[in-house]
Amino acid sequence: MTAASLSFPLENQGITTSATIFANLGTAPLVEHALQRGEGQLTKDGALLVDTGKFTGRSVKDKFIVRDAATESTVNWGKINQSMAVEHWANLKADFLEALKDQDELYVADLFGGSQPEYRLNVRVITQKAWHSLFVRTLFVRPTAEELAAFAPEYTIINLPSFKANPERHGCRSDTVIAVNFTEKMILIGNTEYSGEMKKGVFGLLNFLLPAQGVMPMHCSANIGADGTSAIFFGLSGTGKTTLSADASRTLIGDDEHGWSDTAVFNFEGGCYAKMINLSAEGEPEIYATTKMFGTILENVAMDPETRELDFTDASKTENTRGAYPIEFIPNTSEKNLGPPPSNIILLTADAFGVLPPIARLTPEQAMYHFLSGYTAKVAGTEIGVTEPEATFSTCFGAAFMPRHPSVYGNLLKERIAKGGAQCWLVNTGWSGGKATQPGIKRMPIKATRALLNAALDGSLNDVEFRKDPNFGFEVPTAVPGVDSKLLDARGSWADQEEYDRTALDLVKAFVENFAQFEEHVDAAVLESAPGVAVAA
Ligand SMILES: Nc1ncnc2c1ncn2[C@@H]1O[C@H](COP(=O)(O)OP(=O)(O)OP(=O)(O)O)[C@@H](O)[C@H]1O
Ligand SMILES: O=C([O-])CC(=O)C(=O)O
Ligand SMILES: [Mn+2]
Repeated sequence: MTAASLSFPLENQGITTSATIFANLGTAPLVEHALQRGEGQLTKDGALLVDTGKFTGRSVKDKFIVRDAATESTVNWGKINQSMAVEHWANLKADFLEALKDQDELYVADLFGGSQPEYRLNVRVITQKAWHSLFVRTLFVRPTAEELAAFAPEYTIINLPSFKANPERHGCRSDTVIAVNFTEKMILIGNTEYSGEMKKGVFGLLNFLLPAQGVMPMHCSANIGADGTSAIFFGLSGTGKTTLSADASRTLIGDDEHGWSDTAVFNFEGGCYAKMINLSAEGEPEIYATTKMFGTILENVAMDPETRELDFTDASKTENTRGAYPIEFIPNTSEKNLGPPPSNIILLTADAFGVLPPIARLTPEQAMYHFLSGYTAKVAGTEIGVTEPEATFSTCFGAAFMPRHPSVYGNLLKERIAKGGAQCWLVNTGWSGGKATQPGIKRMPIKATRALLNAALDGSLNDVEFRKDPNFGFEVPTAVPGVDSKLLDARGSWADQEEYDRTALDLVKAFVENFAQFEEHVDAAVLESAPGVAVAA
């Protein structure tokens, strides 16, 4: 195929190149190209296995947003949203365009960011690698043939792993760069093969743009119960959004990025991106099944070169082994990629302190407090440099993807909870019985988490007895059918309960210290529901 087969030629975008253009190839040809080009191998069951090279996670410190009239006063500048000067961007773009000129082959994929026509972006992704084109086809929303024939790109991503950035000339930090320009509607990615940069790049665009359209963009998974009500699961990387939203008894809307409009919760994506480390058929049967399907991409998973058998326990390359598959590879998915506004809102946290109970019922004010706090542990791998669970606060459970001030997203949540009366829960999928770093301390069993979630979502949890947590003030069930009661008592699960009390106090202090930045942005009722305060009152 040549450039002519694009409905909107590259030249119309000011891109000239002598490369052969492979435009909007489907899954089978892209897998063939990836194999022929030596980008990956087939597993014994026909999934495509790739090695992402040096970068096996997102490179947060190398990400920049161009600071100009569109972003100057709208982006929450700081350590996460780092600025790039317009002049540096101009150099970077010129060098990317120059690098495109003499490529041998390029892949172009025209896709949607967002599943609903009124809220989606037309995104063109230009890549050096065939598997990157397959990745974005898998994760983003695939246009119909008709939509493709009329497709005009609005946003463009150029991903060149061979590009080496120059900090002085490009205003970046290293030879790796991820630069977002909202005015020019372009994302440039250089010197990293980790595909999550493209996925989370589009998420960042939607997070910036959708609040103005009255949509709350969310780093959450979503599914629908047999009773037709939706649940959403907020959580930072590794807390269980993908794992827990794939549930045979519920219809999956999506595993990572959603919008909440006046009428619906809808998926931004057309695929899922699951953590593969220690994946088992017992714990996660639906996700496990996708690893045996043609069309799935597996990143950095270990494989026996002879038998082509996978070893999900092998973390020698990275803890952040991943699988990308189209959402329809999960048996029970929403046809329209949406559900009603949620009746239950779950805040997932992987508590590395081992202090939080496995589930707690929250008031709307407590939910706001915990949403803005975004407490969790960063698990090893998804971000470069994180090698063991590390306590962190990531506002809105996704600070790295939120260009605007957290209060923008917080206020959208507040309005929605007030209007719809959703019940909020805090679920700890992290460690219990001690700190994550202590020997022998394990994560909450997935089975127990699922049982507690199911009880919360089917309403039966509301019929059990609750106690008030002395440190956090939220309500914790004392006994739930099918769940070991010892697990429900976080303090009781520690061998040394005074050490629990000291650790809990440390965690409360960390919450209070972190929340100081939000004090002027929230109502008194939210401040009154802060840990420590709720108890003293
Ligand atoms: N109690 C638990 N609940 C959920 N997941 C658990 C639990 N215990 C261990 N895990 C493991 O934690 C990981 C959760 O990863 P998952 O892919 O669901 O995270 P995520 O929130 O979707 O992250 P990301 O935003 O990076 O995609 C899985 O590897 C899962 O097996
Ligand atoms: O983007 C990634 O690398 C994986 C992911 O979903 C996250 O970090 O939340
Ligand atoms: Mn996920």
